[in-house]
Amino acid sequence: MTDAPSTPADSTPEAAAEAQHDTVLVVDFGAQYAQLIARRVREARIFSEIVPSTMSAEEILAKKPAAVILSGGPSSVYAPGAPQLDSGVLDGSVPVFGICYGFQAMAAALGGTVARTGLSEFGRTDVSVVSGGVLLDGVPPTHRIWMSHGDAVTQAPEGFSVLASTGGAPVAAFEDTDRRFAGVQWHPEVLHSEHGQEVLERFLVDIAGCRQSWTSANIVEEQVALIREQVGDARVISALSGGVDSAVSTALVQRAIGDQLTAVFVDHGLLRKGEAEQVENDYVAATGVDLKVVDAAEQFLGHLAGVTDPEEKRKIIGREFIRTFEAAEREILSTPGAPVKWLVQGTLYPDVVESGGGEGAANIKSHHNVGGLPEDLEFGLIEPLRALFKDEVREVGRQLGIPEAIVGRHPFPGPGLAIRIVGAVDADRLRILRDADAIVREETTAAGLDSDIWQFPVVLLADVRSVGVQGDGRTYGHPIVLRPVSSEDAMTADWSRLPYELLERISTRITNEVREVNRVVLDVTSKPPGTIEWE
Ligand SMILES: Nc1ncnc2c1ncn2[C@@H]1O[C@H](COP(=O)(O)OP(=O)(O)OP(=O)(O)O)[C@@H](O)[C@H]1O
Ligand SMILES: O=c1[nH]c(=O)c2[nH+]cn([C@@H]3O[C@H](COP(=O)(O)O)[C@@H](O)[C@H]3O)c2[nH]1
Ligand SMILES: NC(=O)CC[C@H](N)C(=O)O
Ligand SMILES: [Mg+2]
Repeated sequence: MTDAPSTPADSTPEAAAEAQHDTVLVVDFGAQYAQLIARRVREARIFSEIVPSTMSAEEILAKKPAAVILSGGPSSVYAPGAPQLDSGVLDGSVPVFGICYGFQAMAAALGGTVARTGLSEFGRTDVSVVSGGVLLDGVPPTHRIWMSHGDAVTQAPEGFSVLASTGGAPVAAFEDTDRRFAGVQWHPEVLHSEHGQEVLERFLVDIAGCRQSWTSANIVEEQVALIREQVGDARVISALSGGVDSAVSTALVQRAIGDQLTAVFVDHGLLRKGEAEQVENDYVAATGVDLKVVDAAEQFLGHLAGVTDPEEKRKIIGREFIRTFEAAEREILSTPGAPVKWLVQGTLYPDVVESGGGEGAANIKSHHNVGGLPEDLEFGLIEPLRALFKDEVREVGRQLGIPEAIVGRHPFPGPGLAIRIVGAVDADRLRILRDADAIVREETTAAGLDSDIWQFPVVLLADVRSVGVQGDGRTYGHPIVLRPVSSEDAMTADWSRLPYELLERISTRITNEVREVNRVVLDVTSKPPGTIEWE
């Protein structure tokens, strides 16, 4: 085994994108919607990244952004300890757009006034356009927008024209096109704000002059070139799960280096029914990739025995994944003279941000492929999708010619059924959950609803029992939780309103066909406050 090759900081997917495209930095003041702002910018075909509000102006400007967007946030700009905007960002060298808190922070920093007016607005609000300017040119004189504020800009800074107002915000939008500054009190990034995307693009394109060059076609080209350069003639293994992300990352690397690549699929015993077969047949048929399947069920279940803490489960699984790849390298792949140096993973931007690996974000869950990785990693990592959101990954997959049946699949977490069994994981419990999950998938597909549902976790509450009655006898069984959700990118989600007939069929079949289960319940929690998975 050779030492892990290191990835120079300037050849990460983020750095490559920053170098070749205009980049918009979203400064996060603790917003619920920083992710959403970043996605909307990408929808305008401009690369975007989220940075924490603690980043200095010097660091921000060093990244040479084409524009900066200041996000919303829970604080009041005038309160002691509120996150501050480093006023160097407003030196005029870069266009700046403020949203909600960011709008207020900008107003305060440039000499305007911000105060608690007593007229807070939460939710749908009508905005009146006073004078369109560049930012609001052509949007209807009154339209619906989505607000969430208690403070308001009461006086715009000098040099700005006031463009709009609402009942609770006398200055609801402003711009200074000479300095390329603008902002709005509302949230143009949320779908409930009419003309939101239009307003964002007016700023990005008409005021800031950003180039709209970020498309899935050039992501493919750039990544292929980058991977070729990074890898040289080394051998590479790719962690293939059957899911969308690794299907796409594997196909990208395959396009770059062809038969230097071997895909490794780990059957860790935590998969759903039929999953291993699907990878072995469908994916290989679609791509012709060289595939090794490793049966590691005993190893994973051994290490998981008795473990109930979700974070501990995730860390164990992350570690065992890597151990398995190392063993695969030693036993199967190494050919003299060309040891395996690189491991490809289908890591996405939300995985990085949610694991606290983004700058300044809270650690919600250690995704096994980010926060769950062991420190003594022997491989260099290739993560060509690290800067992308799920919908962008699907687009890249289509560019690469991966069939819709794979690109359109529901996501399935790498730690698999282990994080859908609340309680310790063992073979018996896995069988119960696998059977229930198979019924759910069969019925959902039969109802033709796969594409209406973003993801449909099925959860076994293994440590919970309740009393039931079946065949005139008492039962003391486990509940199964159904967790169908709609989402755009897994960052926020809502529970899916499934037809009662489908829920009824699922419930009847599970309680009849899976002996240990005597209750089926539906999770009706959005994210936030719940997460999609239970652990
Ligand atoms: N059973 C597995 N064998 C090999 N690698 C895996 C396995 N499960 C997960 N991985 C690796 O971990 C990464 C993260 O898993 P994750 O579930 O987020 O992505 P995915 O399975 O590729 O896509 P999806 O989100 O659509 O399920 C995968 O991209 C893959 O590289
Ligand atoms: O590969 C993965 N490794 C993980 O450790 C992991 N944890 C959650 N998920 C998936 O991420 C999305 C968001 O999940 P949560 O709302 O539960 O955080 C959902 O799509 C989850 O299925 C994971 N995927
Ligand atoms: N959503 C926000 O950014 C709110 C900003 C500020 N906390 C207010 O209440 O006005
Ligand atoms: Mg997966």
